[in-house]
Amino acid sequence: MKILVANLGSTSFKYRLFDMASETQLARGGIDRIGQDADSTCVAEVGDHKLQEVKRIPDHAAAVRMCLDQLTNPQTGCLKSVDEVAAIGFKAVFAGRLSGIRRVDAELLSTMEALADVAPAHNPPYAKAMRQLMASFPEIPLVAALETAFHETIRPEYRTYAVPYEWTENFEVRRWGFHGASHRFIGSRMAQLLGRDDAKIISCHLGGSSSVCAIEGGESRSTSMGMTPQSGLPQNNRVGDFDPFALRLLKRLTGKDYDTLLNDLASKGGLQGMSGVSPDLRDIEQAADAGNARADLAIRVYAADIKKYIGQYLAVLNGADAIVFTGGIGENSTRIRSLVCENMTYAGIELDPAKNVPVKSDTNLSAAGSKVQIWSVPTNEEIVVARQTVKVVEG
Ligand SMILES: Nc1ncnc2c1ncn2[C@@H]1O[C@H](COP(=O)(O)OP(=O)(O)O)[C@@H](O)[C@H]1O
Ligand SMILES: CC(=O)OP(=O)(O)O
Ligand SMILES: [Mg+2]
Repeated sequence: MKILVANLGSTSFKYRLFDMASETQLARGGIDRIGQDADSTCVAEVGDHKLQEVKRIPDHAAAVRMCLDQLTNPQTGCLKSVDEVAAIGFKAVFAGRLSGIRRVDAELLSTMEALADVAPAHNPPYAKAMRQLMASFPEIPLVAALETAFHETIRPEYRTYAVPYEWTENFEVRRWGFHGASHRFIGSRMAQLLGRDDAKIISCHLGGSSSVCAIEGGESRSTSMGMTPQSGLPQNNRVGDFDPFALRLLKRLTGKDYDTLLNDLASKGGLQGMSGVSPDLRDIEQAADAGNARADLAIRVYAADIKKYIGQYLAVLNGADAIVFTGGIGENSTRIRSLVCENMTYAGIELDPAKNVPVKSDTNLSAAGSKVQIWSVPTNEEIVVARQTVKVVEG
């Protein structure tokens, strides 16, 4: 059974094609800088064969079409036709109470669309891409694995907001948590790497969107994103944690209405807003190196917030066996890893600077005496979604 998994990140589109009989990865690919004022690099890798095209990709629906074109291109020889794909699994983000894994149907699509203004960077591209694929390939089942599902194990004291209780009871206002596929993958991968199932892990998924998760025995105990993926750490261009009462002041001072201010927080905030350079950490690091003070500040705020969540989760878990960096930033930015782990020896956390280099595979980066291990582990959100997709397709 061939399963294509579509991972529509806030700035990127990644996919993997698996043969699930043997869990073999047949192809993988990615498109970066989607919807930015720049060309995207579209890469498809099939075995040793690599296809690369550079072009403007305006949205995620165009990205999924590009992926299917590349996989059916005779040059890659990967698929003779799209019909070979048994199902497409989506790492879908937010559908409130419709959490879990489910077939994409009218109810799910309308729920995701109704929550589009609550998850503006994520729900619209997923719903649009799903609708377009349903129309273009009606015979391929589409499955959604909601990012919130992994966090169902979070206890009430770690998921309830101190808001009027009827909001919690009637309106699903609570910490839902996101990046479930990635944190689930890191929990199980670390259990293998450490050789134990009861490990306490602090998983830092740092990418276009970022979140930290406290994991114990493979289950989520607490996570930094809350009601929506705009909360927790600063995101690429979205705000992260913020005090809602500042909006009253901003409304008075800017003359903007609440909707406009919320849209600003969801598209002009985060790393982009602080740095004034770009939503992409690579650009911000380059600007900071060239002496841009706001870029440097954005990097420091981001690292400080990650550090604060790690502190919280050491308390929640009563210590940790390992801190894991994953996601585009976590796997690649040696600077962020170093700033986050700086001055943490009190908590038994010590990075070895000599090991903190760009790595492409699971790597222990801790200094010899570090009580808590520090790892860089490439995430594989797609295999988690592929397994879940098979379960739904097989009923
Ligand atoms: N070498 C690098 N150094 C620093 N940051 C990087 C590097 N490579 C990728 N990144 C960051 O990773 C981010 C994308 O992360 P990723 O997890 O792929 O994103 P998404 O949330 O869209 O799935 C980019 O915005 C970029 O800031
Ligand atoms: C919340 C979420 O899944 O984010 P992203 O896909 O942008 O990493
Ligand atoms: Mg992502």
